[in-house]
Amino acid sequence: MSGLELRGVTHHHPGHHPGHHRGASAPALDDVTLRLAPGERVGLVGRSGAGKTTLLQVALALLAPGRGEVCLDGRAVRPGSVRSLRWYRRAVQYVPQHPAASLDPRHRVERLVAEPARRLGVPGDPVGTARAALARVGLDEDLWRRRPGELSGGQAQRVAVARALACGARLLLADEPVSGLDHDLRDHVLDVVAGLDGIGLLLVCHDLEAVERTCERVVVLDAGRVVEEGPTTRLLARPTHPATRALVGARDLSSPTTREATREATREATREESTA
Ligand SMILES: Nc1ncnc2c1ncn2[C@@H]1O[C@H](COP(=O)(O)OP(=O)(O)OP(=O)(O)O)[C@@H](O)[C@H]1O
Repeated sequence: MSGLELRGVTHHHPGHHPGHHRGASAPALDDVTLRLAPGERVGLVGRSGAGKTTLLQVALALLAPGRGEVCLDGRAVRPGSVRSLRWYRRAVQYVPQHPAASLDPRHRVERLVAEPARRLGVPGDPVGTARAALARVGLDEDLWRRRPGELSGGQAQRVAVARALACGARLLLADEPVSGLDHDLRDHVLDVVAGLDGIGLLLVCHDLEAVERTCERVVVLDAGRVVEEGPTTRLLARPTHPATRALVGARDLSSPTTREATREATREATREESTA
């Protein structure tokens, strides 16, 4: 099938035994099967330690799973030499949490975007490719000659996305890409990513509002297993697995409407008490 597939992926980190119980150790990923159709945007959520980062490492061919495999368009990929992974790196790219940290501070934006494409041997003029990618993420032309230190967090994140696009990526794997940004910038970056026609996304994000804004489907991981998945709207409105309920419940407790409702309920209760 076309798109990215994880098939029956199980992985134990060496020395990681949190579920140690009568000789058994809990894997970080436990028989995970996941399919992303071309262009599909999927949110990957789960509490801390659920296995999200491990899943991304496996999907990026940085970590060889103990069992199972990762395939792109039916072709299996394993960690290996830079050369043997070129085909995969051109198609599947990582978007980091802190883009500024992954951008060489000495270089200007244009060069930063052109460099990975040049290294991967992407056909065409790297600078022309970089400019097209920068235009695609809507970064103003007067920023293209700046260095990372002269960019805002949101601008740096768009540079990171442009780098991935310049490589020819069809799928972005993003680990908390907007967690360092304030609300408006966050929405702006997410809208840019969601507006990239034909580009798939696997978005690891603890912010369910961000997932809702960006992804059509959600996969919930818990203790290394996929415990629930489905269309975003339905899954967040009617979660069935306790792990999903816990995530949705935590979101509702912190949302402004719920906070206001809680305050109102508290006022009611206090009034009742004082008149009782
Ligand atoms: N390099 C490692 N060595 C040993 N154990 C690890 C390693 N990396 C992760 N683990 C363990 O594997 C499990 C899954 O971790 P992982 O980082 O994938 O979870 P996560 O869902 O990304 O968590 P978070 O949201 O906190 O980043 C955890 O129990 C973690 O402690």
